[in-house]
Amino acid sequence: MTRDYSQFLSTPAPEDTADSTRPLSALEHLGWQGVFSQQTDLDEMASHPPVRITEVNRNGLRAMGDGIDMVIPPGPEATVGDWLMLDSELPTHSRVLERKSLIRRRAPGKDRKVQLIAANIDTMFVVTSCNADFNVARLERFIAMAFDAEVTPVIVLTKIDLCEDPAEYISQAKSISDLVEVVPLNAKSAAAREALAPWVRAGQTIAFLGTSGVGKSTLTKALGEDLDIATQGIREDDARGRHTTTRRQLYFLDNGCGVLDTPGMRELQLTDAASGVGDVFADLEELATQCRFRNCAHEGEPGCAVQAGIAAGEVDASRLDRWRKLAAEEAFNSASLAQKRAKDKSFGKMVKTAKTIKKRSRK
Ligand SMILES: Nc1nc2c(ncn2[C@@H]2O[C@H](COP(=O)(O)OP(=O)(O)OP(=O)(O)O)[C@@H](O)[C@H]2O)c(=O)[nH]1
Ligand SMILES: [Zn+2]
Repeated sequence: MTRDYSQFLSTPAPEDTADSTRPLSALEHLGWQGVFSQQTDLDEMASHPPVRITEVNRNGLRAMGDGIDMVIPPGPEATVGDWLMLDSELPTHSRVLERKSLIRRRAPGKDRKVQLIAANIDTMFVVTSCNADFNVARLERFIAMAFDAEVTPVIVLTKIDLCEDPAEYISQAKSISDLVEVVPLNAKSAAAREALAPWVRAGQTIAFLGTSGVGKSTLTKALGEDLDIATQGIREDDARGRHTTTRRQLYFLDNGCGVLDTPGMRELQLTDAASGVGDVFADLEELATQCRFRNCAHEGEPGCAVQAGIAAGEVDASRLDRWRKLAAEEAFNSASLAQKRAKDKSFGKMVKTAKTIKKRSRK
């Protein structure tokens, strides 16, 4: 069957679709947006229909499209949330569309390879509670990560109902960045859904990030008590042939909003997030350009604009501290990654040389 994809080539931005009365198409429900249709044309869509990856496991990639729900064998360099132009004859040759956003993570262990965690998330809810979990440094780290991945971060402050005075938490959260909204709520109340509604819209993809126990599952439930069937666990054979039930990684709420829930999200570290750190501390970076010395470490050098800001009470000294730490950590991570890449390269060269020598010696 050939589908008519012509309507998708003029897809309005999701901001527009939310208010329009036009019902969303199947593809738009899966999160298809203008940035993707710009990368293709009618001919390609007819021969290679777009599919979204909703799950990645040992058996391959689960791909869903308009009237399509299939598993592509492992092969394409794609992750959950990716859009592919499906080559039905050679599925592993399907083209991965350029991502709107991408969350990566440095793998644990020695080789520290970068893994793709999730693609094409629109909004990341960074969740923390008004209690001992609240930690500005950690929030900044998560937000830097979101900025770096080109995802819009929103801070969600849960458990306001259990807190005597949430105002202090709210003001600290708000001080992190002017670019990030803060939503204080009780995740167990009916109002929670309402509070997140501006971001939880049809055609959008959201994700939750936060430590254990802050209310991510409670919020997910609040958003869609009646999730459609795609949320139900799927049965899969594990390595020993046992049946296990795993949760869907990208699933859709009744209102058509996608929720991305992958185990990898829970172990995120800061990788290559330089631009993200810069966004969170944009005011300090700006101020630092006014230091007398270009390589000023803001540790008491003459003409340091940052220290002057602290003296004038315009800059919070502990914020400078956290900026330093995060920047140093990011620099360390990126450097070790660069080293690893260089090492891989030289190892590759060595293998090549060894092979050539072997070949020659055989002649
Ligand atoms: N009173 C109150 N309880 C909350 C709120 N948010 C979460 N809880 C409770 O806190 C506990 C932990 O919430 P979860 O939603 O399971 O936390 P989580 O972030 O999903 O935790 P993990 O699954 O371990 O990552 C549950 O007992 C919730 O009912 C809130 O805003 N107010
Ligand atoms: Zn300085």
